[in-house]
Amino acid sequence: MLILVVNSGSSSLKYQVRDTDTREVLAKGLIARIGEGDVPDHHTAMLLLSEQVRDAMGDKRIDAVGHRVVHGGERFSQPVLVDNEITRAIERLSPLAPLHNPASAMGIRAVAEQYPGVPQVAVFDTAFHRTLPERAWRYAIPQTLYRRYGIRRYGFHGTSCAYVSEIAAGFLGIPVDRFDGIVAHLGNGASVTALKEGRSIDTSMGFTPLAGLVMGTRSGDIDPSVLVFLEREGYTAEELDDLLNRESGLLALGGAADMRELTAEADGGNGQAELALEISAYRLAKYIGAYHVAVDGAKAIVFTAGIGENDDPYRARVLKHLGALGVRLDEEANASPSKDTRRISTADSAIEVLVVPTDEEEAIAEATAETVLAAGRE
Ligand SMILES: Nc1ncnc2c1ncn2[C@@H]1O[C@H](COP(=O)(O)OP(=O)(O)O)[C@@H](O)[C@H]1O
Ligand SMILES: CC(=O)OP(=O)(O)O
Ligand SMILES: [Mg+2]
Repeated sequence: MLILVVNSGSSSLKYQVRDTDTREVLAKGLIARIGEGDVPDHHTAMLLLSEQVRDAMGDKRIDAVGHRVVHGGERFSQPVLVDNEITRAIERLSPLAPLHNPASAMGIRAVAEQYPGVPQVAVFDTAFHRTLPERAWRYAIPQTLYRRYGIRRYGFHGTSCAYVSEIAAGFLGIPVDRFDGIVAHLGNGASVTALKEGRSIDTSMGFTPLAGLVMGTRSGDIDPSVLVFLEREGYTAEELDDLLNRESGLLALGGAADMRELTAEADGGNGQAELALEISAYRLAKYIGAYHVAVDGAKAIVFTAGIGENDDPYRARVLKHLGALGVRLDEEANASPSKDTRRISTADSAIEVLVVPTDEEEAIAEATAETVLAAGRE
């Protein structure tokens, strides 16, 4: 099947056309800087996207469209065929993923206009974390808040986590249902997940993708009273949302949200940039220590996504905190420019450390094809 995969981000739209029979990528592209200049909104971005896809594909017909949807709440625990009601449900979850869900809902509507009659499937970042035990997902606040608003930990980056844990298990020569390990997905958004027997049992993101690690522009964990304090100082909900989601993280600490820029600054002697790197690496190392406990002894630590796959000095910076766990980095393997799945720990490391390239688009294309075929059989 020919699947168009759409990954709607807050300010960009990534797409691929994939053939799920041959696993080929037939076209791909990125529409960046939505909200600026020529691309005022996601609707315009989708028009550009469908033009680019038509140019690349000629008269070949797209069989289905798969969307990455970040928040599926408690309702969506697997990929679903989209209809109007489901699009509205995705939209209703927008307050829980303000950088992502509104863009997904717009993307789905625009595709419906551009590709009338072509089935669309939503693949949720939250779905993989449906196995979280209650001790991991429940917050220690009055239960009415969970019942009334669904306030609980959901977890994100699940599609990526499922994909790389499968590959990591294969690399280690074990079935995925025997994989006890930790996956660090480090991209613009970053999270870390504890897997026991291949299932998610704890994860650093929470009710929204704001919790946990220090990210490009998101704060990660902070004392919630800071918000109450700032509200009393006159900050509005909108301002607090912007502050924590768009103006914090590496950007606030070191002056750049992008890891390559930040690293160049730190290498050039910028002390604040250096501190930003250290704060974020230290936070991640602490989570890895905690999740080593959560899974009762991790056999592997997996690095993935833009930073995890490419930034070897950052990986070294994280791992140097984990000596107490017996983790030993193979510096030469870590510095290798290879793009393949590989081991970067020494033979005597107590926990194996792997780098596994993620491919959310491939996973979404596969899930989309399966969902459409299954619906056809019903
Ligand atoms: N070669 C590299 N070295 C260091 N960081 C990199 C490299 N390539 C990408 N990155 C970083 O990866 C991050 C983006 O990761 P990515 O997974 O593409 O994000 P997303 O899909 O969430 O937009 C950016 O901070 C970028 O600087
Ligand atoms: C959930 C999330 O944070 O996604 P991304 O890393 O694509 O921003
Ligand atoms: Mg990403």
